[in-house]
Amino acid sequence: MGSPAAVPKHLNFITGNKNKLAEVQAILEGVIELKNQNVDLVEIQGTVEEVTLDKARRAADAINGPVLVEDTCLCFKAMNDLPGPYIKWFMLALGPAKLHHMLDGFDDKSAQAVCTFAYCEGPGHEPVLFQGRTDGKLVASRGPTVFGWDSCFEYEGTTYAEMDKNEKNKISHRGKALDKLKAWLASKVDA
Ligand SMILES: O=c1nc[nH]c2c1ncn2[C@H]1C[C@H](O)[C@@H](COP(=O)(O)OP(=O)(O)OP(=O)(O)O)O1
Ligand SMILES: [Mg+2]
Repeated sequence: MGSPAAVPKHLNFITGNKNKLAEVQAILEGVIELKNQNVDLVEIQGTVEEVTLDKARRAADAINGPVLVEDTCLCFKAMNDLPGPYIKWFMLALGPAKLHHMLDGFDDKSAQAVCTFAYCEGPGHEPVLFQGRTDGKLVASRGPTVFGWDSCFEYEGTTYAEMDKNEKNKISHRGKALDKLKAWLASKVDA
């Protein structure tokens, strides 16, 4: 995906979400240095890929340099993958206590968490995408309500919020996406 990019010395992760940042820091510990800037980015409507590519281009333009961005989706099978990239607004409106009511009228509670990272070398460069997906179920909130919909997403009987961080990072949408980013970085170093 995208044009070849040079191997970065560090990654400048542009996000306003402290919980995302903490997970990415933990997962990339010892792999590559992570810096962070909080830039309030406009998020367009579209597919996950369109939203993330646009986010990366805007971030690269905003800081006039290389950036890493990420967009997270929660997709409900019964809703043909909506809310997807719009989950943030449903979370803000309903909160973890009421989110599961979105599927009250449906038997199928299947949900998929999708994480899409984009690395962009700078303004005018085509971003490279790294995506991870984890299948689960939308459930009534269980566990600490610290991070978004963690307490409403059940993976193999346990909600993300009930897992310890290492356990979540091993099987999560974000962990899987960053496995691909790590493989890409390793291939750059070898080349
Ligand atoms: O692992 C996660 N576990 C539970 N909830 C999560 C997770 N990852 C993102 N979330 C929430 C945050 C936001 O309500 C929405 C994604 O929206 P999204 O635009 O990607 O995140 P954001 O606006 O908070 O941060 P950013 O500045 O990186 O865009 O899902
Ligand atoms: Mg956002």
